[in-house]
Amino acid sequence: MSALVVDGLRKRYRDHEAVAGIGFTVEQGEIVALLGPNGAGKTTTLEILEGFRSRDAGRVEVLGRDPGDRAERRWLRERVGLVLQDIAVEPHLRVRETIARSAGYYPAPRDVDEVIELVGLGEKRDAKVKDLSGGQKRRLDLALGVIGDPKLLFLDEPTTGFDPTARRGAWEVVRSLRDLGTTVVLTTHYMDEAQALADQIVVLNAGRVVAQGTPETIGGRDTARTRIRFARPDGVAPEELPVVPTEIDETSVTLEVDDATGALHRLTGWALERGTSLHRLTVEQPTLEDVYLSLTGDAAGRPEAASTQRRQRRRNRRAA
Ligand SMILES: Nc1ncnc2c1ncn2[C@@H]1O[C@H](COP(=O)(O)OP(=O)(O)OP(=O)(O)O)[C@@H](O)[C@H]1O
Repeated sequence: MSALVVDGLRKRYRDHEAVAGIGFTVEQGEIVALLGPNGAGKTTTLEILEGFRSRDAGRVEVLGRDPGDRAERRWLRERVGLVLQDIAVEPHLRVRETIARSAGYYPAPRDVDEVIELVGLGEKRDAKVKDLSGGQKRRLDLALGVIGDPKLLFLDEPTTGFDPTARRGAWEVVRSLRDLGTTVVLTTHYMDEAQALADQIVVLNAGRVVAQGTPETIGGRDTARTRIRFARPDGVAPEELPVVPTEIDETSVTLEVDDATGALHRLTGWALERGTSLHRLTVEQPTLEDVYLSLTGDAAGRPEAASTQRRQRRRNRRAA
């Protein structure tokens, strides 16, 4: 059984179709990253999968059950973990107490101290929640998401606001959860996070899936043209080069080629023969970010702005 099945999912808000017939499947123990620019439909999709929002059409199965079916709510709540932005917790409780209290809501929770260690809050176990830093608070959110020993974990922008070291730490936590067999559904605006964590990436744009695949192959990354760059050697005219540049200016030369081996051979052979060095020579496949931007046209993607809107909406929903 797949951990998650989404097929033909649609959701309309009045005259706006936020999710316009999307489908993807996530196998158990996989990490899937949902990517897309602001308004792409990620939150709407997640909220439907989490059972917080109804759908207009399509099939959704979470651990084989329908989150839209009220009768399944309790069963799913016991097996699905949520790490949302700004979970409401009692500020005067201590870290350990908060996690222990949450453990009491689940039939078979994980060991409280083990979870504290897992998220790296060992030194803060006796601190009051109100005294935690922003990043430590998000670690607590993560602890609360995993204390029930979920089979499936939804992680909503888990590292927004983290410093680089804390992000690496959070990635390690997510990887160790996957190694323990937990399926993880992640939203993020950080391409390096998707690259580092995801087994599968689903890119949404305007309510549709525009690409799907592994971080290495998505959007034809593996078969895309290779970009070769080097500093323009002093006094060399474009026509003297043994290759036809895609771009050339006073200081640099860029080529985009299908046959990188051949182009590099001609280039380095030419340079050696002339006794010229190819300074700052780089050979690159398109990055995940290059592919993402070309798929979504989201050159102005603004992670922080997106998160603020999302947090506000999610707060409203929880308050409702
Ligand atoms: N409750 C609502 N009522 C009306 N329109 C909504 C509602 N929630 C979302 N929308 C609209 O649906 C579209 C998809 O929104 P959604 O929140 O799912 O996008 P998102 O991909 O999560 O974006 P972000 O990255 O900004 O959080 C947007 O155009 C949004 O304005």
